[in-house]
Amino acid sequence: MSEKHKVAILGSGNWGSTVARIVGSNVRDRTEVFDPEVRIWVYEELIGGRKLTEIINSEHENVKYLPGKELPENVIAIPDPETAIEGANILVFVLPHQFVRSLCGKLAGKIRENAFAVSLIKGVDFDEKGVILISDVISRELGVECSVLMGANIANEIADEQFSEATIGYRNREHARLLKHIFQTPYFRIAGAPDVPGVEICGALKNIVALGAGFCDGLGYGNNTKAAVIRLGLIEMIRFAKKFFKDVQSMTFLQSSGVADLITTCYGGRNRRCAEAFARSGGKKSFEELENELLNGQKLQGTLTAKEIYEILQRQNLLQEFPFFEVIYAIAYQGRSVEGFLQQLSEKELSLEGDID
Ligand SMILES: NC(=O)C1=CN([C@@H]2O[C@H](COP(=O)(O)OP(=O)(O)OC[C@H]3O[C@@H](n4cnc5c(N)ncnc54)[C@H](O)[C@@H]3O)[C@@H](O)[C@H]2O)C=CC1
Ligand SMILES: O=C(CO)COP(=O)(O)O
Repeated sequence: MSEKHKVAILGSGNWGSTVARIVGSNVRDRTEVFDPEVRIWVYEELIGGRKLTEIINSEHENVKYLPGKELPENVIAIPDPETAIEGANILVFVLPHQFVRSLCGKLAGKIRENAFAVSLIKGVDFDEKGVILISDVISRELGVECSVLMGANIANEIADEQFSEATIGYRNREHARLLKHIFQTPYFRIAGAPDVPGVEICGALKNIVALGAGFCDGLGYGNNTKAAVIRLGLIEMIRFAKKFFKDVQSMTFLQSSGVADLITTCYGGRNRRCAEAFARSGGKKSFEELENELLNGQKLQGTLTAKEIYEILQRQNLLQEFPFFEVIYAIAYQGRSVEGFLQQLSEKELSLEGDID
């Protein structure tokens, strides 16, 4: 390709801003291949009467979603998504999954020729036939090939440059190679897996399991109990992935995007934190209230994913096979007691695993 690759980032929350630090610095170091300007679409809001885009462009810091961390000066905040992607052929999607369709609606028909995308978004969509991958939403709405990047990646730790790994799920190896160049650093190591559905479904479903881990913490249980909850959740993640995506590879569950992301989220993530607070309140505070109270504008993905997965399973008459996902939904949305969580879960899941009685 004679023209240089140009990257645009769609989304500027906690992870989006962290990724912008990495991508901005990597492309600036390789200007023979990449255009050094990285535009980042920022959902505009006022902070103390000033526009967030203006603050980012003058102070080079996302003071709301990644305070205290400098953004490279070649990362330019843009409030209009269409302007943000002008001339870009590598589109990095990193926004809460509930906003993807409306964003794609604004970008459809405006994409540069031969552009391709990567989704860092952890969530799913669905229709009457079942689950739809967010990468497929992007792909279909915009007519671009879409890889995914998922992993044990709590944003603040990566912004602190602590060692972490991630997995690129890809169909096009050349795209994956370029993506590795824009994301990898000595402290952020990228592996590839030719299994987009496996990588992406793990990234979405582990957020539901993290709610279970948070319930454990809020109910005052210890490490053995939490390990049991994580194991039971992992079984359902694998069962769901294999049921809806026949070609999912078993090895994918051992990638950073599989078991490692599950562990980190169950110990250090926002879903866990809000679920702990929910259980401590005895279910009296709603997740919506807790998200507003605890996350300063950051968004939970697990509760919405629990609802979406529940609706998929209900429509397909599959709830019996997924007691973990069913219980989490019922506690979060139907007022079922959080205290009964473990008992309901172990009885139902054990009968599926083959009880010895
Ligand atoms: N934060 C983390 O540690 C990680 C997050 N992720 C995933 O990355 C995705 C993005 O998450 P974060 O960057 O953490 O975001 P965030 O949860 O920190 O922030 C929410 C973002 O949504 C934006 N927003 C609010 N209302 C909006 C609207 N109506 N339309 C469009 N945008 C709106 C806000 O401006 C903000 O940028 C999620 O799917 C998340 O699961 C993945 C790995 C790590
Ligand atoms: O995906 C994450 C870590 O990989 C972050 O999880 P939370 O959204 O629960 O913070």
